[in-house]
Amino acid sequence: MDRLYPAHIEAIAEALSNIFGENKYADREIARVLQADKRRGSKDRAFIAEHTYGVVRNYRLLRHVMGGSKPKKREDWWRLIGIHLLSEGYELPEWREFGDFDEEELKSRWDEAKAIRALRESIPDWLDKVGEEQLGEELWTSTLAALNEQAPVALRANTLKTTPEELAGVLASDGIGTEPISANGLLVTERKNLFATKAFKQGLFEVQDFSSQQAAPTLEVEPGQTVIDACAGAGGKSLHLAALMQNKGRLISLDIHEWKLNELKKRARRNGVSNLETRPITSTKVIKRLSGKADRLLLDVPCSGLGVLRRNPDAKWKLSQDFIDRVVKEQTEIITSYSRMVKPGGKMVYATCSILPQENDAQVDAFLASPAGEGWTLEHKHTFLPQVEGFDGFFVSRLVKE
Ligand SMILES: C[S@@+](CC[C@H](N)C(=O)[O-])C[C@H]1O[C@@H](n2cnc3c(N)ncnc32)[C@H](O)[C@@H]1O
Repeated sequence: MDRLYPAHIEAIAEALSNIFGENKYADREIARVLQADKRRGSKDRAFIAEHTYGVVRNYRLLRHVMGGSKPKKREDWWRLIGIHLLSEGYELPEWREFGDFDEEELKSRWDEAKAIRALRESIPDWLDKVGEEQLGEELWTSTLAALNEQAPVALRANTLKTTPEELAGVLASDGIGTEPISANGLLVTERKNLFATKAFKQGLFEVQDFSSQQAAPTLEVEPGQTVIDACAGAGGKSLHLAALMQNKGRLISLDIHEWKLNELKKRARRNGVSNLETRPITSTKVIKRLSGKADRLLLDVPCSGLGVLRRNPDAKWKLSQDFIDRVVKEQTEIITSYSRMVKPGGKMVYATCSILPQENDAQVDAFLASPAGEGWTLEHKHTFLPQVEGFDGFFVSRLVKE
């Protein structure tokens, strides 16, 4: 067990108070808190990040054990962190800020919570209900438990510049242990700041989850084709597509947010990608002009993100039914209107980082049954589940146009 330092608890309390009080994103808030004191070593940084995420992940459960009320003051956050650390097996030093814990009482509240899934797995009731309705009790219970575990870190070797074997050797010389998990994927077995490595700066790899690494290969691209990544964002999958295309042909990356595409341009330079152009979707004309042009189309659509709760546990507290309804509508609109960019004989991958059938199989089925889906057939679909493959929840499907 690591030794506890008051400055670390203070940093975690500050991050939590901003995540829950000011509605800040956990990843950005943790990065900000870590940046604020550059003297911290990698172990200290890892401790702060791990336990901030730990409390976010178990927020409802910890609150229940603490007695139910919403933490407001600094001392409330200290107590909540204290309960979290106790649950992780730490012995708490006798610091005034933690206050006194009645361990008997805490234990009886833990036991009470264990029997109620929404409390045990720390999830809002409405979301627990949605999950059970969509996946059925058994599958939802096991998926939810797996989504509460810590996410593994996976890398994708950039085959435009290196091989996975060569990359593993370079990282090993930097003290970073890896093991192969797929053709070009490596699992990081020892956590370090990967972004500070020379290998990263040289574009030898991207940090990308194993499940997300399955989207680009599912599209079956070939060098020389015209490929469109229509919801490219900052381009995790565009970079992978470019590597599979061996930089040959045309890769057009679209998104409604130009700032994300600007980030993609930077990443593309680092990755040595030379066949990519970006186009912000400023009006429906952008899509119309590309009608019938694509051999391959990737639709990595906006979604609830329920498959990546391990990585973004704060999404549990920020999501709403309203938001899910809105993204489902957007997904329908995207698959309906963007599919026309594919030429006859071309293929399309529809993917999400959600595990809800409503955003996945049901969207594909509805598309196939709609006028826009005429002439399309489903070739392949798979839902990756954290308790099965061990990585993010993710859905991929491939459709072909006659
Ligand atoms: C799941 S993210 C994409 C992640 C990205 N493909 C990657 O691998 O890093 C979905 C993206 O869709 C974009 N988006 C939202 N609505 C859109 C629309 N109507 N047309 C195109 N892109 C859209 C969002 O800005 C977001 O970047």
